[in-house]
Amino acid sequence: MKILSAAQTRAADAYTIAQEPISSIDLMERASGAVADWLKQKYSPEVPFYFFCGPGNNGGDGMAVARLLHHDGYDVQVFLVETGQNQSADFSQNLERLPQAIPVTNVQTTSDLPAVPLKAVIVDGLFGTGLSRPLEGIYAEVVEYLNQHQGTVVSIDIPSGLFTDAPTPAQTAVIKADYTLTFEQPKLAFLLPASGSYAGEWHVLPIGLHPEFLAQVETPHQLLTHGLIENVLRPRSRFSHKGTFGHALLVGGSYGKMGAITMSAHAALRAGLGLLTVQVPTTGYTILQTAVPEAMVLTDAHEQHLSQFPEDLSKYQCLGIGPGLGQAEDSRLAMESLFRQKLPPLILDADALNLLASDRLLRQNLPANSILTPHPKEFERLTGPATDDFHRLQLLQSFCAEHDCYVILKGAHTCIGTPTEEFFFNTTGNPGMATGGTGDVLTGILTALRAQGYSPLETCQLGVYLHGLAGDIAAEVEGEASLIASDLYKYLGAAFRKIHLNQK
Ligand SMILES: NC(=O)C1=CN([C@@H]2O[C@H](COP(=O)(O)OP(=O)(O)OC[C@H]3O[C@@H](n4cnc5c(N)ncnc54)[C@H](OP(=O)(O)O)[C@@H]3O)[C@@H](O)[C@H]2O)[C@@H](O)CC1
Ligand SMILES: Nc1ncnc2c1ncn2[C@@H]1O[C@H](COP(=O)(O)OP(=O)(O)O)[C@@H](O)[C@H]1O
Ligand SMILES: [K+]
Repeated sequence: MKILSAAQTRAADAYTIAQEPISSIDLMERASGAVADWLKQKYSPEVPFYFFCGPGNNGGDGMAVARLLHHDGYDVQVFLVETGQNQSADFSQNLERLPQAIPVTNVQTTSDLPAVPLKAVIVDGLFGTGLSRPLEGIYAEVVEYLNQHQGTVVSIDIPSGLFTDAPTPAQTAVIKADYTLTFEQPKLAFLLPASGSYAGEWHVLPIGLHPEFLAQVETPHQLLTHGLIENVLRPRSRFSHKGTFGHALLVGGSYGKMGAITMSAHAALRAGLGLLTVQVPTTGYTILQTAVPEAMVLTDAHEQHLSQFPEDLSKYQCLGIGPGLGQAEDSRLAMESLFRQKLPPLILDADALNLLASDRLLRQNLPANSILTPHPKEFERLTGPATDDFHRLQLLQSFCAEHDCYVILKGAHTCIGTPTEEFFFNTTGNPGMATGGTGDVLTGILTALRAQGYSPLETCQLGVYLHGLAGDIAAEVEGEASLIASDLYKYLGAAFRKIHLNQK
């Protein structure tokens, strides 16, 4: 699913109005109808609704929804916040359409604001994608007042005060919504850490924007959806054998950190791999052979950390390096000499990334099409600090382009950066996964998928989505708080099944 900018949303709107054709006011009615339906499904008519509307089309939506709920027997009130100037045409028309029975209050100062009962739902229709500057004056005061409401706040399209596709300056007034009912596509701001929490739980409501426009519009940002993944995952053919599914080599582990590489190994095997070899320092030999009997084990010459790679790498279809590796000087030198050879596809994680960050020669020699899996701190070590989330996306794009590589920037909505300037945001996963070792599991999954012949992009898309889906299934069974990294490979099979099931 494409993620449109505010300008593209306006263009989609205009295209739909011209080509469907449909009048602007009718399109607003359709959008408002979708919001009203969602609210009616969730709340009974006993729940009072307080609508706060601004001067633009977001305010127009607010009034239309209020009218639709009123007609279905809901108790609604409308508060028009400083809407004297700049009223959009559809705002004015919806103001005229408001039935007399709905109380309307003009809010000029905070003394005009009501005491909102706890059980009431506030609907925020102050500003939408037309926000052109941070909120100030009465608008900021109203937002701060509404943010004190202990009950539920539902934003229409986007929390008021939040910019759709640009950084929202810190310390400015933004509605903190419990729910955001957004039209047609999620907004980029919902997917980024600093702004995402304002949207609360967001739901995408289709409003019938013209499919031709959506098919043609070019946008760098996309959502990783179930539909996309179904087309990537390949079935296993009846006459396949272990050679069909690749032989991968995982390298990592150091004294005190053998668990990381052990979990990567388990995950790789659960991700459909044919054969797995793991190379660990000598201290890890018994641990690996005992914990993961399905894997073959090579030992490093060094007892406690990596000091060399196997000479012959030609039999491996993918090489995953990093979980539990440590950052010994020996290991850095081993990586330098590795990067001078002809290599199978690479997945780099954890300390392999830290070594990369500390060594310019390594970065220069990074093989094309490598997949890197940093969390934000590791990413910062690679690129330097970002001033905000949008700047971080620019850094992601330039790093991928410069090194011709794929970077999986991990987080609540993990973002896959590509050398072709496309970004994919993940939709699976949950806060239960914020626990040690979950990244090591991802490395194992990616290594296995790449070894099976998935392209770098397919590997990133499938790996990230499956990892989060396994996390979601694990959270359903175990609960978020109790989720641990090994649950991710325990439920990986269920995640695969969920995708295959939909394919049939
Ligand atoms: N295709 C779709 O998705 C559909 C979208 N629809 C709905 O339309 C919404 C977008 O509507 P919109 O363009 O009228 O913008 P909206 O945010 O209501 O207000 C803009 C007004 O506010 C003003 N203004 C801006 N910033 C300000 C500030 N800080 N402080 C004070 N004023 C400020 C600005 O003035 P100006 O910038 O010109 O000074 C202008 O007058 C969208 O979010 C969705 O709800 C549906 O109805 C139909 C299909
Ligand atoms: N709140 C969250 N929602 C969804 N996924 C999350 C959340 N927090 C963490 N994750 C996922 O968990 C993994 C954590 O990886 P990482 O930080 O490398 O952990 P570790 O180093 O302990 O293995 C990433 O894949 C990340 O996307
Ligand atoms: K809003």
